[in-house]
Amino acid sequence: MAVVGLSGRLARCYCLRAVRSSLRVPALQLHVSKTAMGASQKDFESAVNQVKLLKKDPGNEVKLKLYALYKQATEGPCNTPKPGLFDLINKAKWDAWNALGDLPKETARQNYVDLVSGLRSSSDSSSQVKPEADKKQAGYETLVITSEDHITKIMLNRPAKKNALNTQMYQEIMLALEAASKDDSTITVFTGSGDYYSSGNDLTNFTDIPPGGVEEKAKNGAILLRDFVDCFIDFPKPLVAVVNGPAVGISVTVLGLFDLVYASDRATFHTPFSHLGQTPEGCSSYTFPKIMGLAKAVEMLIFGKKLTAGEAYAQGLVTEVFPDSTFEKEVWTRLKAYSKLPRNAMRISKQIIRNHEKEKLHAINAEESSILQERWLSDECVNAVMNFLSQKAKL
Ligand SMILES: CCCCCC/C=C/C(=O)SCCNC(=O)CCNC(=O)[C@H](O)C(C)(C)COP(=O)(O)OP(=O)(O)OC[C@H]1O[C@@H](n2cnc3c(N)ncnc32)[C@H](O)[C@@H]1OP(=O)(O)O
Repeated sequence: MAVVGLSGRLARCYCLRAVRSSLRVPALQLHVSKTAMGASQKDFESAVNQVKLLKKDPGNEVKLKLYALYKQATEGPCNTPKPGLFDLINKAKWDAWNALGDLPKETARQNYVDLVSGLRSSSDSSSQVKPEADKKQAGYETLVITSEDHITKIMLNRPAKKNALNTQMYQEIMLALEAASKDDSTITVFTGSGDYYSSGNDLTNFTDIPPGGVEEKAKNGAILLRDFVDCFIDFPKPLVAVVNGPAVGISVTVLGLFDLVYASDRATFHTPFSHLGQTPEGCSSYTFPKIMGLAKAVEMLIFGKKLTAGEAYAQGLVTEVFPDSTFEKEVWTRLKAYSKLPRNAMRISKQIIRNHEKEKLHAINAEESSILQERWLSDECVNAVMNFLSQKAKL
């Protein structure tokens, strides 16, 4: 049962970080093998049970190591077929297990016991007041994630690129949302670092063409887009956008799936899809007309009208606008107060408000993604992207 619980939890943790970390499993193996050999089956079973009682989530990296050692200890070397490229979770698990090679079952059992024992002592000795550095979750390269006051903050962190979303950032956001949905926070907040909230899809995403050519690129992009937006549709807790500056493209459209959108008066909202030979995504073809009415949605989504924060508030896309000088202070004071509200009541209220639309949103997301897959191959889109990239190349 314990094993089912662990692998179940792991299976729910998307594992970009784990994919990387799984490559480091042999290092851990060497480290823990230094201790005396010979954990009994009873020690092992007890360690399996202790994992369930850990006060602190050990993180994906450690969970993946535990998974690999458990499998090695109970089944021996990995000899199951390697999961497909897009089956991120199972591939990460397979990689971690496979990396243990021919490690004997007994050694794996001992290493598992040692690892759990280390986790228990670090969990027991962790002080109540966390130093600042500890609040930041490790393992993300394009995001800074902190958890404090029952709030998980996901900060887009490519300020030099105006927080454009590259493939890695899409994947890390999915991981972060998955983790935030399970952590002990009551609300989850997105914001941007630097002067932009986000400049939308990183247009250099279009330049990295796989061996299967542009068709494969477009197909992979549509899968990624669909998975990414699905994570927002399904996110179970109140989701808040703290829009610190201009927002473009997909960073604007998914706001229709957020529960609160607070904006600095410096923020602008811009979806230049037609200019890029593209079409709406993030369910905006449905949410925007619903939020602001057809006429205003058309102006944004077809004609690319850029809204000020005040206009976006008037259209109902933004919950409230704050002066930039007091934005952070006012917003975080408000959010800290909200985060103390009962977790379950907020979660269930969100469910009641959102659930009856979920199926529809998933269908719309699928349709928008598939239309974009075609659009990305069009001359209109290719020329627009080339135009942006060549202008930047001249600078
Ligand atoms: C899985 C795929 C899903 C795709 C879903 C479909 C999504 C659609 C969209 O999001 S459409 C919107 C796409 N975004 C844009 O069209 C914005 C493009 N950028 C700009 O227009 C400008 O950069 C700006 C207005 C955001 C900012 O202008 P400015 O203040 O003059 O700064 P710079 O242009 O010098 O930018 C600084 C630096 O950042 C790079 N950069 C900015 N935005 C992007 C971007 N979207 N993609 C890639 N790179 C971007 C820019 O090139 C500069 O880099 P450099 O310093 O030259 O290395």
